[in-house]
Amino acid sequence: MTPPRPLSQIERLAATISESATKLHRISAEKGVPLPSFEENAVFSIPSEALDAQDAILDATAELHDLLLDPMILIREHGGHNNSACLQAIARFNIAAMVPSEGRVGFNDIARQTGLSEDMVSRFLRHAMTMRVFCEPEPGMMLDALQRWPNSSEPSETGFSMASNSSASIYEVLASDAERAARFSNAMKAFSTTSVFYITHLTDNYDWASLGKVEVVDVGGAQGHVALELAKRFENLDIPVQDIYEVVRHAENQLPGEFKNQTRFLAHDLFAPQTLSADVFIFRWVLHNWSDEHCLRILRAQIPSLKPNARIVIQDGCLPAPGTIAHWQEKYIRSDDLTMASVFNPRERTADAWRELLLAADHRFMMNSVTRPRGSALAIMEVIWKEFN
Ligand SMILES: C[S@@+](CC[C@H](N)C(=O)[O-])C[C@H]1O[C@@H](n2cnc3c(N)ncnc32)[C@H](O)[C@@H]1O
Repeated sequence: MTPPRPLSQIERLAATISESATKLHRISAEKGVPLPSFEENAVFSIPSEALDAQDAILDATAELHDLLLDPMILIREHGGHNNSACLQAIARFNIAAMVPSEGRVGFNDIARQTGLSEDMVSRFLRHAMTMRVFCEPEPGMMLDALQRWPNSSEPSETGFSMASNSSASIYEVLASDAERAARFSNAMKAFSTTSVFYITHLTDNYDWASLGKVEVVDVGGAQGHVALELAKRFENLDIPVQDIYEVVRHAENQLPGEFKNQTRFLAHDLFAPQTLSADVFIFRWVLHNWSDEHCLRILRAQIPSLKPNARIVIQDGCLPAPGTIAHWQEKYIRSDDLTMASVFNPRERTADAWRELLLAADHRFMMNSVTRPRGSALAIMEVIWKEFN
C-alpha cells in the first residue's frame, strides 16, 4: 500500500481553517452567541472558549491569502496606502454622518453635501466597500488636492502636484528629469513582472501572427519592453516605439542586436498628429492615465495617419461592475483607480465608458471586441478604423 501523500501547505492551512471554523460555530451555538456577519446591525462577539479557534482561523486565512497572491500584489496590499486615503476621505468629508442608519443615500446626494463630484464619491466609496465599509444595495447608490481642485481632471492639479509643491504635472516633471523618467520607465517594466500585468497576456491573446507582414506602432511604448516581446515571438511584425524624448533617447542602446531590424525608437508626443501610417497602433496602458478630455485629443491625433481598417489595440484597465469579479481583484482594481486619481487625475473606465469615449472621439472608431484574458488585470480592446462612404 502506498503511504499517504503528505499534505501541502495549502491543504494544511485549509484543514486548520475548516476544523477551527467548526469549533467556533459549535461553541457559539452552545453559548447562544450569533456568528460574525457583515450585516449592518451585527453584534461582534466571540466566546472566550472559542478565542483559540478565532486565532487559528485568522492566522491560517491570512497565511493562505498571502501564499496565493502574486508577491508584487502582496507587497502593495500590505502597503495599503489607498485604504487609509479612503478612510481619511470618509472622515474628512464626514461621509459616514451622511449615510442614514439602516437607510440609503445616493452617491449624488453625498456629492452635493461634500462638494465632491459624484464620480469621485463613487470611486472612494466603492473602494471602501471592498474593505467592508458601507455597502451598495442597488447599483449607483451607495484630501487636500480634492478640496483644492474639486472635479479637476488636469494632471497638474493632483495630490502629486501638492506633494511636489509645484504646478508641474508628473509628465512635465518626467520630461525635465532624465533620471526620474528612466526610473518611471523601469517601474513600468517592473509592473510587467507581476502576473496580472504579464506582457504575455497581450502577446498570447491577440492574433498577431495572422496579421502578416505589418507595421505595429507601440504608442507610449516606454523603452520597448512590450515591443521586444512581440518582436521575439512574431517575425512578421515591425514595431517602432514612440514615447517622449527623455524616455526613448537611450532606449536603442539597451535593445538586443538581433531585434534592431524589427524595432526602433522615435520621440513623439501623444498629442501631436501621428506621423506613422501603420497597420496597427498599440496603446498599452497609455490612456488610463488621461482624463476623457485629454484622451479625445490623443485619439483624434491618430486620425490623419489611419488607413481604412487600421487597428488600434488598446490594452488597459476596464472596470467591472461592482461585485462581478473576485473580491480581491476588485479591491486591487479600485485601489489602482485611486492611485491614478492622486497622481494623474483620470478615471478608470468601464467597457461602456471606453465605447462612449471612442465614439465621442470620432464615429469611425469602431470597438470590435473587448476581452479580459483570464488572470489579467487589463482588458484587450480591438478598435477598427472604419471609413464610411
Ligand atoms: C503607464 S506607461 C505605459 C508604458 C508601456 N506602454 C507599458 O505598457 O508598460 C505610459 C507611457 O506613456 C508615456 N507618455 C506619457 N505622456 C506622453 C506623451 N505626451 N507623449 C508620448 N508618450 C507619453 C510615458 O512616458 C510612459 O512610457
